[in-house]
Amino acid sequence: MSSPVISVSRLKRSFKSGTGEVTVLKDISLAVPQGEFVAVMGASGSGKSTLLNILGGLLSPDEGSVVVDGRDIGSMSDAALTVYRRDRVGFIFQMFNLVGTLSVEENILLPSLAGGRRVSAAALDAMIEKVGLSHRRHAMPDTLSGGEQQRVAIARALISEPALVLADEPTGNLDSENTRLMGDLFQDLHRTQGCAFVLVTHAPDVAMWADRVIVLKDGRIVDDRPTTEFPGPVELSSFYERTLNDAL
Ligand SMILES: Nc1ncnc2c1ncn2[C@@H]1O[C@H](COP(=O)(O)OP(=O)(O)OP(=O)(O)O)[C@@H](O)[C@H]1O
Repeated sequence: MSSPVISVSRLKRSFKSGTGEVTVLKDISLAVPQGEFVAVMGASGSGKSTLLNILGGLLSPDEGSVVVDGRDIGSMSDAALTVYRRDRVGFIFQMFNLVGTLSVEENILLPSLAGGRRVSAAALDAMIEKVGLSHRRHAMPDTLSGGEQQRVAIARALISEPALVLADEPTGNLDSENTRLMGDLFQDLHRTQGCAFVLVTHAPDVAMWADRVIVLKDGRIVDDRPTTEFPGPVELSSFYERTLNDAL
């Protein structure tokens, strides 16, 4: 097996809360091989976004090692982290986070315009076609539907061929039809690009897109298993509810 894209060991992270401190991630160890698609589930406040932010180099851990793409990101300088985020990680957020003053095409090219890997005209055309926006490539974000905006965000995250794609509730603002279209697109891009995908979601039907589902509770991984164990989202949903109730 190829070496893991993500290798996290004994990760801890706390935040100040009032006069005290709350430990959000308590002891997280996790390996994600190249090409694997992992869904992270857990109740609100269980630490999912905190984990994703640490993997993406947006937040530093208090303890533990975080090796992504062969590099220990916990010990990188701010400058090295900026380059890591730009070149090796693709981020997809619930709120799409497009730049309102840039067109579809310019938003997709943003990492490249910010000094990242050069993107050829052919690669840009292919990506725009893949996400179904050829007819909207010069449109501004505020003229796009939510589903279209999220497709721009996906194209932007993947155009640089990152080692790792991190998606935080990417379907949170989409209706069921756009969520289904997004699932087809995610799985297709994941297959063709072969990067590691980590997706945070509350929705069992979205978690079923993944190869593997991890459940976080109170800052710990309380379950981790392949989604092939579930015939469908209904079974995944009841497993998830049981896991949260059973976990200490
Ligand atoms: N910068 C911060 N400062 C203080 N507390 C924080 C900070 N970021 C997160 N927290 C706290 O850490 C806990 C975990 O937050 P996190 O956003 O990781 O949870 P989550 O599982 O992603 O939740 P949700 O599903 O609601 O998005 C929450 O109690 C939150 O209030």
